[in-house]
Amino acid sequence: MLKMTSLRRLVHSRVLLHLSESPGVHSSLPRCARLLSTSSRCRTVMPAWVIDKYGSNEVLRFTKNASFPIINYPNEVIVKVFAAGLSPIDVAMRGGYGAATLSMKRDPLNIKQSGSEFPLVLGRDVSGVIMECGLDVKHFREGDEVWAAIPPWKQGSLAEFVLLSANEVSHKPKCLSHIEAAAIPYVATTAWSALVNTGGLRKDNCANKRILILGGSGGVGTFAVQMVKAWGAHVTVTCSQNAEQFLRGLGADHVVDYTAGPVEEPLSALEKFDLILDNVGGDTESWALKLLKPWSGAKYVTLVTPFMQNTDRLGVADGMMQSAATVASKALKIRPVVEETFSFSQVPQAFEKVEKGHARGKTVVQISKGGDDV
Ligand SMILES: NC(=O)C1=CN([C@@H]2O[C@H](COP(=O)(O)OP(=O)(O)OC[C@H]3O[C@@H](n4cnc5c(N)ncnc54)[C@H](OP(=O)(O)O)[C@@H]3O)[C@@H](O)[C@H]2O)C=CC1
Repeated sequence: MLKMTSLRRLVHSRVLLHLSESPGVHSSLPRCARLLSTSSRCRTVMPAWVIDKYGSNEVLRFTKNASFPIINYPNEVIVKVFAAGLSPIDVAMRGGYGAATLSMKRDPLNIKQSGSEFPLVLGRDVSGVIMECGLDVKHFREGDEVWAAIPPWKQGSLAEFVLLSANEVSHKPKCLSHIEAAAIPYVATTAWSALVNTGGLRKDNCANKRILILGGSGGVGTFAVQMVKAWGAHVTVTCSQNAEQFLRGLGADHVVDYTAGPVEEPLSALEKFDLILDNVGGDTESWALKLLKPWSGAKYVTLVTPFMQNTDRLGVADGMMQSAATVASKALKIRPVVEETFSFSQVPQAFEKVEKGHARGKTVVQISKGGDDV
C-alpha cells in the first residue's frame, strides 16, 4: 500500500524537473575521481536493451556494451535499476512516436557520441538504489532506495543503470517492493496531473462528486479509481465485462461493460458526472461531453489525443505538477496493481504483453534483484 505522503513526494519531485540543470565543475573531473569507492563503478559499459532504429519488436536488441551513464551536471544521480515499469508510451516510443519533439529536448551531452538518439533505452518507470550522486545532491546518498518517472527525452530504465536529475527521483516507500514501486510513478503522475492539476480534484472536494473513468482496467485507470475513491468520490468505470470484479475490488461503485454495446447508452441513463477521465479516446469526445453536469466546473480530461502533447502537458511538464504540493497529507491507501512481471532477458515478451492491450494493471521488468524482491 502506498500512502498519500509518498505519492505527493513523488509528484512534487517532478515539479522541479530541469530547474537546476546547468553544467558545473563536476563534469570536468575524471569520472573515477568523482567516485567514492568500488572499482566496479569505474565501468564504461553496462547491460541494456536498446533500439538502434524505430520499428516493431524486432528492433529491441540486448547488449552488454551500452554506455555507462556519466554524471555531467552536479545535481544528477546514477540509479542502479532493480525494476522497470512498461507503459503504452514505451511501445509508442519504440515505434518512433514523438521522436521529433523528444529530440529537441534531449541533452546534447548525452547524444554527442552517436550524433543521434540511438542507441535508445526505453522504460519510463524505475525503482532502484542510488549508486552515485553529483556534488550538489543534498537529499540522497548512495544506497538510498528511490523511484522515479523518467521523462521521455531521457535514457530509460531497461538497463542496469539510469542517469536522472535528483529532482526527478524521490525515496521509495519502504512498504513497497521494487517491483511494486516500478508499477506506480508514470501512471501516478499522469493520473494525478489529469485529476488534480487539470481536473481540479482534491481530497476535500470529492465527497459529493461523481467521477467517470473511461478505461478503468489499465495502468492509469487502476490508479485513478483508487485515488478518487479514497477521496470519497462516487466512481463509475467502463471496462470489459471480465474486469468488473477486479475494478469493484479496487473500489469502483458502478461498472459499465463497454463490450456489451454502445457504451454511451447505459452511461446516458445515469446521473450526470462532475468529471470524466478518458483513457480510451476514439470517438469518445463526440458523446462524453453530454454526460457532464451542466455547471462550469464539470470537466472532461483526455489522456489520449493528441498523445505526446498530453504526455508532455499532463504527465511530465514541470509547471503542471506544482499544485500537487498543496494537497494535504492525509493517508490514502493505493494498491500497486502489477499484472505480470518479466525477467531482464524477457523484455521483448514484456513489450508484446503491453502491445496486446487488455491490461489489468501494470507490466514490470525485474532488472536485478534487490530489497524485498525475490
Ligand atoms: N501510462 C501512462 O503513464 C500514460 C498513458 N497515457 C495514455 O492513457 C491511456 C491509458 O493508458 P494506460 O492505462 O497505461 O493503458 P493500458 O494499456 O494499461 O490500459 C488500457 C485499458 O483500457 C481497456 N480498454 C480498451 N478499450 C476500452 C474501451 N473502449 N473502453 C473501456 N476500456 C477499454 C483495456 O482493457 P480491455 O481491452 O481488455 O478492455 C485496458 O485495460 C493510453 O491511451 C495512453 O496512451 C498518456 C500518458 C501517460
